[in-house]
Amino acid sequence: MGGPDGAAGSESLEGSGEAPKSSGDPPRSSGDPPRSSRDPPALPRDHELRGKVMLLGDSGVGKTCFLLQFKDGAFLSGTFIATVGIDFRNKVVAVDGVKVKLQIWDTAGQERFRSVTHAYYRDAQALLLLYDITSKISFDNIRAWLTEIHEYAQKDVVIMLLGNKADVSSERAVRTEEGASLAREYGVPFMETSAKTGMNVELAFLAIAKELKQRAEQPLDEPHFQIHEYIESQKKKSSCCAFS
Ligand SMILES: Nc1nc2c(ncn2[C@@H]2O[C@H](COP(=O)(O)OP(=O)(O)OP(=O)(O)O)[C@@H](O)[C@H]2O)c(=O)[nH]1
Repeated sequence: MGGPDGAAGSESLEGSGEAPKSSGDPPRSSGDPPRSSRDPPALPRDHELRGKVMLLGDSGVGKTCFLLQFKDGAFLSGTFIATVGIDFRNKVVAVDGVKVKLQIWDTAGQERFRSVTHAYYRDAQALLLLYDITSKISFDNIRAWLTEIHEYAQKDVVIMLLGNKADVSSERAVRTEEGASLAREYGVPFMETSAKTGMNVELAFLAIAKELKQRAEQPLDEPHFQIHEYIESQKKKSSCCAFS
């Protein structure tokens, strides 16, 4: 591993057509030629964009399950095994004919691993910040997570707030409106998700991929993809009949 101590890694390139690489070094877009705000907007159709996404939030909110649901369409129920350090998976998604390779870093939520994970924030283009809707404390800690993000991450990082475990509505401790209100306060998109049923899991990553694509091909001074509006129009509400 080329990253800080404590990092593991796994690479599986779905549909990318590339040979797997053994290095866990974060991908950098610096291999691409520098862009000016006057660059032509369109990318060649075989161009592959890369983006580094991190999953953050308290231990037990469901970050590992969220990633595995997206990557493999599977849910790991039963014994909870806390992540040690940091780990990653790759998945390629197609956005309007352009491949966006997301390198998704699953971090340990436990306090003792914070110094390890902080080292990874600066290269991240997007952060998915999770709390557990059945755990008030995981929600109350979101402000502290946002403070850390502002300290360690890039200024223009894409942040999304996710209230996970929306399938367990009988044990709900955080109202949907509380999550939405906190997200409004910080100006970040919000939705409730379930790593168990898959609700809004793909949408979260797809919205990130769309945002990264738009940033790569559109000059900053032109109107671009609105991630808030996209999520609001696409997300499934947790009150929906999807849960039995
Ligand atoms: N019902 C339900 N359970 C979930 C969901 N997501 C995760 N879980 C359960 O919550 C527990 C913790 O999930 P993890 O994904 O390991 O949590 P984590 O955030 O990665 O925890 P750390 O690695 O310690 O940071 C496990 O027992 C999961 O089965 C969900 O959406 N719904």
